[in-house]
Amino acid sequence: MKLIDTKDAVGYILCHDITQIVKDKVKDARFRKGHIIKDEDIPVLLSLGKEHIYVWEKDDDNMMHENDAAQFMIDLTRTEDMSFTPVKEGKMELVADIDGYFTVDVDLLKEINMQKDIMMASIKGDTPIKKGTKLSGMRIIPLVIEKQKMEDLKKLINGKKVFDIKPFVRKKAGIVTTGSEVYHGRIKDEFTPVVKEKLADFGVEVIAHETVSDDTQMITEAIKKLKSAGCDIILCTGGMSVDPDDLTPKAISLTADKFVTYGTPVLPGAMFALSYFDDKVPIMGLPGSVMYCAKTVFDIILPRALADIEIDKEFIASLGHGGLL
Ligand SMILES: Nc1nc2c(c(=O)[nH]1)N[C@H]1C(S)=C(S)[C@@H](COP(=O)(O)OP(=O)(O)OC[C@H]3O[C@@H](n4cnc5c(N)ncnc54)[C@H](O)[C@@H]3O)O[C@H]1N2
Ligand code: MOO
Repeated sequence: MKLIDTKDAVGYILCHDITQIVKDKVKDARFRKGHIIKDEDIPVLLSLGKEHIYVWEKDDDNMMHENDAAQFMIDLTRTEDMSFTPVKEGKMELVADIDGYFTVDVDLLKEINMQKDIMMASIKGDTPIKKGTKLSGMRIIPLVIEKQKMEDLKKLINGKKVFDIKPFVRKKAGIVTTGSEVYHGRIKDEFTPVVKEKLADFGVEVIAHETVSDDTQMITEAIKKLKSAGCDIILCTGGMSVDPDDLTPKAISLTADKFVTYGTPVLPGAMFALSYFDDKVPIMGLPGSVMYCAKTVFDIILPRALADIEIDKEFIASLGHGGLL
């Protein structure tokens, strides 16, 4: 690569895209890498503010061009569930090929971005995404980079997954509606439709539903019945707080094999409960706020559970940062 005066550039080959920006109208490559510069290009290049330009020389064996470097980075970070956009101005992006739960190795991504002349940006991890979602964009900062630096990056990543998408595998839900007021028909069940709608967003069907009173044994038996019916996620509503009739958290922990939490550092949703059966089927207790607030702890926990990523107390505790929704 060498730097020459634009006026002397006719016949030379451009070695990077040249971007034109016209406010509110255009932002695109006016000339592409590899373009052979013609007479009529000279005034255009000058009007883009390019009095000097880089053109190719054949002396760059130990250097990698920004476009090749972007492809190199894509190859290091892409999984089989992701595709990538064509390179443009030295940048490439990863796109999701499936619906799922997107995760980021945050420490590794930070290490990558500590490397000189390399950048990689992603959307926030631990989030549900749809097929077609843009996940990450990456490029090198200069026009060319030492090949050795890219090899060092490969060593740093070392086959680990910087980004991943876990498909939603749990598909059959069961709901236990608790509350004497619903059980005795004093009020209409308004909670189940809300939960069903949230599940439907992830392609989950409610295959069994039990309505019981505020009675520990009834709740316990209903949970067991749903489990036997083949539900791979069980959701209990009602009776999650501090009244004497609020027995759902106790019933959940009595029925489950592994208790994870009663209480989360998320508002709305403080009174949420989670336990697991030995075969990893989760049982959740959904507090009243899930029925009346658009976004609660349930929207954070549900996609992770459906993707079958284990939720432990440490993950729950981490939700406090950003947990005031
Ligand atoms: N002194 C305190 N009061 C409250 C606390 C607390 O810690 N101390 N917690 C608050 C929080 S947080 C929530 S959330 C709510 C109640 O949550 P619960 O999950 O215990 O809900 P319930 O007591 O069973 O019912 C509350 C309310 O919602 C109606 N409900 C319940 N299920 C249904 C249903 N399936 N369909 C229609 N309506 C339903 C129920 O009839 C009650 O009106 O408590 C705060 N208070
Ligand atoms: O448990 Mo309540 O607002 O935290 O839903």
